Amino acid sequence: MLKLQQVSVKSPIILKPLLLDISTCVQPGDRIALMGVSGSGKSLLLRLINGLISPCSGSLYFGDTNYQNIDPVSLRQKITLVLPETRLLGMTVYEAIAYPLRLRKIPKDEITTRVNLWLERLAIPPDILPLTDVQLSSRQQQWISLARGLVIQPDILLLDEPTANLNPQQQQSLAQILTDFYRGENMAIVATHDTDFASQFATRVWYLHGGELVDDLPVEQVNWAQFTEVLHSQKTAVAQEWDNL
Ligand SMILES: Nc1ncnc2c1ncn2[C@@H]1O[C@H](COP(=O)(O)OP(=O)(O)OP(=O)(O)O)[C@@H](O)[C@H]1O
Repeated sequence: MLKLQQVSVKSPIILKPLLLDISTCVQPGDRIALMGVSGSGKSLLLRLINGLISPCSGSLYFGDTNYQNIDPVSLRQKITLVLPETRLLGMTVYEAIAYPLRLRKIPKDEITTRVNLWLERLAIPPDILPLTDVQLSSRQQQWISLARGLVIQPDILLLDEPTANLNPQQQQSLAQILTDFYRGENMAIVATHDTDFASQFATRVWYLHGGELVDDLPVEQVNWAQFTEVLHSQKTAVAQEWDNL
């Protein structure tokens, strides 16, 4: 279980907090769609949960342990963040998918089994395995980047805008994978702008506005049509703010 207790994040240069007083809990089996307009703090919240940034006030707990008492490397063994950036650092597709398991010192045979299993689940064709990221389309890069996170099978999977480059079939397949594998003891938190995608996998929706968690609802209580409208009007307001700068 993950717990956030009145967590705030400030930037050294901006007075207004970037995340303000966030309190919530993630229970085993939760699949959370983290939503909100651009700049509302979704990526920051994921980075905070991944231990990449620290709160200026409040506390985070993984199980009963305060993040301050968890070594960052072991925290990230259990909580994996997949960023929208998709560089494979010069590795081939196969090496890049196996690499997170090698880092975790998993025996070679098990690495081979797990990589092959995820190649099959994600329908990654054998002919792209020897390629490097510069030889891949942005859609393929995003898919491989997801494979690198999924193969770890972390306790908590954090995805930041995973569908930006995916086609509808891949999007559906990702929603199905989240539903199949992030249940029971496992948890997933997925930042997304896409209400269709969110409605396909989520058990809960967090809605951030100006760094505040203004809604935390079980999916059964979400009125998707109304929600899409609110998101759209807030996106328009943000776009107008940019136009006025
Ligand atoms: N390292 C940082 N230092 C200072 N401000 C930051 C930092 N990272 C993000 N911000 C600011 O925090 C706010 C939230 O940014 P964040 O990237 O979390 O938004 P988001 O909801 O993920 O947006 P998008 O949907 O566009 O990805 C923005 O105003 C951003 O400028």
